[in-house]
Amino acid sequence: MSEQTVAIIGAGKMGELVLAGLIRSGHPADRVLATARRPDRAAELTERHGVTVVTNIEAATRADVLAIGVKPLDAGKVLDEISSSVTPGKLIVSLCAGLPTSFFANRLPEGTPVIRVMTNTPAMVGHAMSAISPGDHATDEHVAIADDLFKPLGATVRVPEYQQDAVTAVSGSGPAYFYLVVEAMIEAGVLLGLPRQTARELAVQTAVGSALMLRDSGGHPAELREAVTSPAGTTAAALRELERNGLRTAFSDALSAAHSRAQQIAAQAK
Ligand SMILES: NC(=O)C1=CN([C@@H]2O[C@H](COP(=O)(O)OP(=O)(O)OC[C@H]3O[C@@H](n4cnc5c(N)ncnc54)[C@H](OP(=O)(O)O)[C@@H]3O)[C@@H](O)[C@H]2O)C=CC1
Ligand SMILES: O=C(O)[C@@H]1CCC=N1
Repeated sequence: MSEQTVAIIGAGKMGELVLAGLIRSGHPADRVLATARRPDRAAELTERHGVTVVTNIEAATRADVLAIGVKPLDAGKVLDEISSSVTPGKLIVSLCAGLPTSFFANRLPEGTPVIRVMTNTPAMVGHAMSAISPGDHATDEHVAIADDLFKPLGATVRVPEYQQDAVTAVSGSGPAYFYLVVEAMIEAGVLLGLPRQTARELAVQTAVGSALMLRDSGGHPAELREAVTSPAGTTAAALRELERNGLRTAFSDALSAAHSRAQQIAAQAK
């Protein structure tokens, strides 16, 4: 992998995280290229990471691995632009929500290997969840390259491509759900009279501790919840209200909406 030149085409929020992960993991900076739409963004990327910012066509020509980090609805235009520069041997890695590997394969020379990855923003602190799916022409070797690309950002897992929209609903969008829950807990704490800073510290540390327990104890969430819930206690009173207000249904509906939206994005993309 360190022998290969990697280009991040559309190095925005997620693309920059991949780029930073590569550099952090020791990939030579002179084998990392980035592209940007705006000159000020290009300057920012070079200043922060010491990488060369080039045009999309130059990136496609020079790189062995092309990570596509543009928004899904911008992907078609980028593919039209680079298609003739994608020569045999190059690997395409898509970060785009909703778009199947076939979206890329259909716009690139026959036989181009494409891998679809859904990662998430905790990549910023090295705790991303990245789910990797090979398309038709992608081999295990290509999957290993994608794994090398995303390992510096956190955990990786291989999933069949048909599961990617569900993955997007659970882990791609997932951080936002947790932030909303923490935000709601802070507001509720403030309503109960806690200083905002205290409420924030309590809610955030509770989220961190609970997440670590979930991951490290291997316990079922229901079992961990029961251990907090004393008979006739405070937690039981709170949980009853969450259930009465339809928390489970709200999450089920929310994730279904994210899943449907991913499918709509694929239908809208040209
Ligand atoms: N945000 C998230 O939590 C997640 C996002 N994703 C996926 O990652 C992808 C990127 O999302 P995100 O990083 O949030 O979005 P950003 O808008 O931050 O990044 C996209 C970048 O692509 C640039 N761009 C657009 N068109 C071109 C072009 N023709 N040539 C070069 N650069 C171009 C944009 O430029 P400009 O700055 O000028 O707009 C922008 O910097 C999306 O496909 C999204 O579905 C996946 C998982 C999580
Ligand atoms: O909201 C979105 O469409 C992107 C994909 C997953 C997280 N953010």
